[in-house]
Amino acid sequence: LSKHTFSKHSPEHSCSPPLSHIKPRKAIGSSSVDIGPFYGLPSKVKDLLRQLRGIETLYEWQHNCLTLECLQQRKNLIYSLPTSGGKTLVAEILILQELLCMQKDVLMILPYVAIVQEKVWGLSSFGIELGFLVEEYAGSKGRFPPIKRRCKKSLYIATIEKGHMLVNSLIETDRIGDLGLVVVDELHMLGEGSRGATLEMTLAKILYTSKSTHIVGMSATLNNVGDLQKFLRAEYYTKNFRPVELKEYIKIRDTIYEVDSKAENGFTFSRLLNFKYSSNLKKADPDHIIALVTEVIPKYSCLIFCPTKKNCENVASMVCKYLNKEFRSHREKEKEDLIKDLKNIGNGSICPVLKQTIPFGVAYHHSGLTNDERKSIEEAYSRGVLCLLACTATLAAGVNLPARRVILRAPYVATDFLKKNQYKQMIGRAGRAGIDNAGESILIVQEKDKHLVQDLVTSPLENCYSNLLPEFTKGMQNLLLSLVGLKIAVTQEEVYDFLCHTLLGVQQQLLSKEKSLSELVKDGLESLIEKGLLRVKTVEKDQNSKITLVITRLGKAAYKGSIDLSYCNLLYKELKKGLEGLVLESSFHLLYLATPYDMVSNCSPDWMIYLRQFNQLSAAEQTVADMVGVPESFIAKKASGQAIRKSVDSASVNRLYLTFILYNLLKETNIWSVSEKFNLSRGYVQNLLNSAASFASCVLHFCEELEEFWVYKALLTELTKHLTYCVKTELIPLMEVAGVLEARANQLYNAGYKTLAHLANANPETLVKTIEHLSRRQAKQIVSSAKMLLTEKAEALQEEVELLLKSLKKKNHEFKYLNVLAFSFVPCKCTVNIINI
Ligand SMILES: Nc1ncnc2c1ncn2[C@@H]1O[C@H](COP(=O)(O)OP(=O)(O)OP(=O)(O)O)[C@@H](O)[C@H]1O
Repeated sequence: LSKHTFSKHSPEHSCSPPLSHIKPRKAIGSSSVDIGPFYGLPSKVKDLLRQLRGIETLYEWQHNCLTLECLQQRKNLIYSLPTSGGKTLVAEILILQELLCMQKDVLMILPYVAIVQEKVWGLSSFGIELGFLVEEYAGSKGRFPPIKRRCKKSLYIATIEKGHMLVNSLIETDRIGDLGLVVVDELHMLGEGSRGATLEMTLAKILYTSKSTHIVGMSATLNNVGDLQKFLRAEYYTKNFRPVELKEYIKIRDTIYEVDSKAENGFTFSRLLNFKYSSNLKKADPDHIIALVTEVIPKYSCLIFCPTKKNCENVASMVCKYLNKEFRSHREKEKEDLIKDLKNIGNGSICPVLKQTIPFGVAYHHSGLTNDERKSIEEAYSRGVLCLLACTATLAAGVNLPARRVILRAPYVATDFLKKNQYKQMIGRAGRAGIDNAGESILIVQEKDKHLVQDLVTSPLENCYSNLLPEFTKGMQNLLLSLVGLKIAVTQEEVYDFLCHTLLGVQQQLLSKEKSLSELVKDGLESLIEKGLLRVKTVEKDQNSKITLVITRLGKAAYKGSIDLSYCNLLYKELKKGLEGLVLESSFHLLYLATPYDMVSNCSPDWMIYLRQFNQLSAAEQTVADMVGVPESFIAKKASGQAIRKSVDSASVNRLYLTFILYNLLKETNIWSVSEKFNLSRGYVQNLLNSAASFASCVLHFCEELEEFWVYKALLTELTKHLTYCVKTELIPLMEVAGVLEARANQLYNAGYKTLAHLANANPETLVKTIEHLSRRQAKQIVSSAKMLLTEKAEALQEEVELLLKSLKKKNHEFKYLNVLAFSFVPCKCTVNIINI
């Protein structure tokens, strides 16, 4: 085995024990464990890590963590290390062990859609080389229950919400035991609002229903680990390791202080800022941002976190106004290309701020940009073409974009003072492993905030508390409903027993002072019965009667579709009304039904635009407005500023306005022109589109449970597809590939890559030559993702063939004849694809 150990030149070599000491984990009751030299895995894994990630050796802590006794015994584990500590690699090795050695499926839960897509990209190449499937569960993507695969194992990469739906579907079909491992990144999300509640429900259900599934959670920002350990019945591993040292500073006036937890104030004097400001510059830049930035750029990269989106744009513009001309000549051609690229994305238009800042290597990054724009800017920043990004806090929790220096413009996110967790996430972006030998953060502080900042830097991380309580989220109601629906618990006592095994159960005395857990359960169940989502049934058994809970049809539809319980009655009513007179002349009426309720409250219509949009509808479409309770006279009066006597439901009015935006998007497939038409940021418009795609798939699952809505199934399937991609139809097959957005799909299509099979069989080298601004790494990832998707589709068809053959075999037909028959079920195009693979 010694030739398979880490490189001899590795600094870690001396501290890593020979790998012969590492016991591969054995499947209980299984004799076919693939014992490999690299943590039980084939040495090909090690080669792939070197080739694809440039990782030669594991850090000492990674090795120690992977060889923990508790992992050998398949116990649950929480591990916590600072940001950039290399936590993900450990999780990935555990995932590969589960897929390849234990031959079990794995679920990886990540916090955001963009991170899920990035992970699908990153792991598809491993899947292709090592023979497992990578399936995306984000937005409107993902099948419930997942297809049962005969040969290959699946790695499901999911957002919190989709992960929950996936687990529900596996419990319902009695397949939860197929999941060998569940990995949760950013475990501290358990404490974050309704998403935290959903994550808690998911994990509690797995713990309660499957003895063979183990859970591994990781985070950089955990404090009350004891509670989490109790909840997850997990061991804990932690280490204060960071490959690149991070130095923390704060700046008050023109003085820089180093954060020092041992000092009385929390920080000590470091240096004075050495920069001469003219009086003009002093006025424009009172916080010395230019001084701080120019100490590092353009040679090194820098991120400035700003409290608001507008602030990001202002900071980027202001900095460029005062940067000297030499900044323009740094990587000039690549910056020109980036501008061209962004123009291409915007169908000829480019944001005027970006047009002004990019020549200096500077850009802003926030949710007002479209996904395509963000991706281009991220790529340019990663390659060093851009050296400075002014961004909002979302970047810290999103994609991996480290910097030599991180500046926090103010200790605020919007108007809220920074939380310690947020602060740690942001400063944690400083220092790139393998690139920088140091990383530093500078928090800009005004005199008035000095004391708050002292508390911030010296205080421990925030605790993570359960969000299941009804006063925090609707989590409790959702949980109770699905427990009964999935038959995990069907009596009040059983539901109570389940609740004792949640994080809320662990923290109940701390969190729920007024009501006991059993009172909370009783109240919650009664409220669900009142809403018509549950009902009580008395079962007679052995002369005893037992009261059990049964889910109603509406209740089942609500939890299957993950529909917010406060809207499910309304949704039912609106769908029912639609059955009486759905206007099918266009998608307008159907779109109204798929317009997400939760975006309605923060929408404020422009009445002139409203009226204009209404007037552009056909006569049949106009009747929809009336049907949903928004009469033409109301819109006209609002537009002309007249008083309204008869009240109209503002939720329906706002919802219809959002429908107008979506309708325009589907017709024009151009986010830029639609956002201009409605005077909204393109990021908001895109967010609405993504939410609508997701909600449409939820409404589809809702309808699947209710026979009377059979007609919606076909309609909503198509609508979901249109909303998900919202591009010219011919681009859809290319955009199904994870990480291929509209602009890239357009380039690929124009270069002749018109189908998924074309892309899967493409040569990455040729792609690099024919597609502008495509790096070798991206080309390889696109081809791997396309291959993965094609393999997955082909496998699904093969499963179907097998199933058909099996059922026919049972009837004792002649096998030869059946084989031919079964193949005739496979569409020609797909057969070609299978052969290609
Ligand atoms: N053993 C290693 N050798 C070299 N580079 C490594 C090693 N392990 C991880 N890295 C690299 O270090 C960088 C940071 O790692 P990773 O993203 O896993 O950190 P993390 O602890 O998950 O951070 P975060 O909390 O920010 O998500 C990545 O680019 C990763 O490829």
